[in-house]
Amino acid sequence: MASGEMRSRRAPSSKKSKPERSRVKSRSTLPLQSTKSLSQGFRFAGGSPSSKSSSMEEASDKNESKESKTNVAPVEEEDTGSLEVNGDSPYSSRTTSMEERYLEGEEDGSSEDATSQLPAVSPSRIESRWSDTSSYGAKKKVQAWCRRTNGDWALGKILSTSGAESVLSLPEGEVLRLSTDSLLPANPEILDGADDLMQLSYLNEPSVLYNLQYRYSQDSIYTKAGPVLVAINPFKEVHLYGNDYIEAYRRKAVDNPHVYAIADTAIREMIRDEVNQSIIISGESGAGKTETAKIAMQYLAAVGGGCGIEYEILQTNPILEAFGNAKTSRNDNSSRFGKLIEIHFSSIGKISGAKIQTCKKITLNHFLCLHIIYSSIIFPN
Ligand SMILES: Nc1ncnc2c1ncn2[C@@H]1O[C@H](COP(=O)(O)OP(=O)(O)OP(=O)(O)O)[C@@H](O)[C@H]1O
Repeated sequence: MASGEMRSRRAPSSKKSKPERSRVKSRSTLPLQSTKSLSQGFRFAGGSPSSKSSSMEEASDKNESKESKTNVAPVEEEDTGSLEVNGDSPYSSRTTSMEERYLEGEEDGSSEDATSQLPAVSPSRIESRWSDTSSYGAKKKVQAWCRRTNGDWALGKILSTSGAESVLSLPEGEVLRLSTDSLLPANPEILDGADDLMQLSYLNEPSVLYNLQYRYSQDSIYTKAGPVLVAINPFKEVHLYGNDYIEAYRRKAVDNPHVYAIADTAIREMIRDEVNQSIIISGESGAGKTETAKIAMQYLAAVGGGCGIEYEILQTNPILEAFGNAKTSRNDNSSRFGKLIEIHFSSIGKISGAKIQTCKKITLNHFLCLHIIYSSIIFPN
């Protein structure tokens, strides 16, 4: 599993002199153990029967939700407008401005229609899930993480604590006597699979890794960490993309963490505040930066397209990859250069052009920037 992260933030605008909003604070730079060192299913084997069944209930709930996601009813022709992104062409003859379309979605109640077709978790379920913290106080010290000698994290039950020492029982039946200080608290099971890491009571390394792995095992590859989106490369096809999803995020009918949601926020804020936006995608080689940028561009093209230029922009990817990609030990299709992509929008929210700058790739960990540039000039469509 490789992970990357992306965040959307305002870019300095040369066109407007509005004060810039406070920037997203950078995440903690605490060293994270590679997820590769986490044994598969390390938590599942360790949970009590009751915890297992509750996790499985959660999982089956989520699977139900996922199944219904794939059953999203096709959006009606007139609504999709320029949202055709599959079959190579996001072309559309519809020229309604994005602002108008956003307003349509918000005002004509069609967003409610979309909601009814989608797997969105009902608020009552969310509330009941997160409000049931009654056993939290009792449970919070029952389980704890300890680091094994090989560096893996293991979840165990605290059998007893006396002074500076605790006795921990591990899933395999092993019983360890450890310094209490070396143990890290585990989150209550009710928080398993939280879609925002900010919701975790304990934000320690094993808890974050566990939550990401828990979600990943259910093909939920995106997780929020406040304003940052953490993406785990699935290295397989996941059914999270396409016109139905684009439409759902455009109408705000779903709020699950997704690249589309990041792109949507960027484009909305660009129009609302008339300020450029930047989406910064970072991660190690093979983490999925290029694919993530393409997914974000797909969304921008679908929402801001209509005059055909977005199709040309999307088609630059294979050409650039043909010239600039190579197989490496980490990635079969590794970009051998860094990229700074600018997508220019007209003041009515239509894509009017793009600029892609390449630069030397210096380190294995690098950034990919997607700038969303607002223009006050109305380009002819
Ligand atoms: N969302 C995704 N769904 C399915 N597969 C993905 C996804 N993201 C990435 N991948 C897979 O991972 C591979 C590597 O992704 P990508 O080329 O985007 O990584 P990168 O971070 O840009 O790497 P590099 O820095 O070496 O260019 C892709 O070729 C693809 O097979």
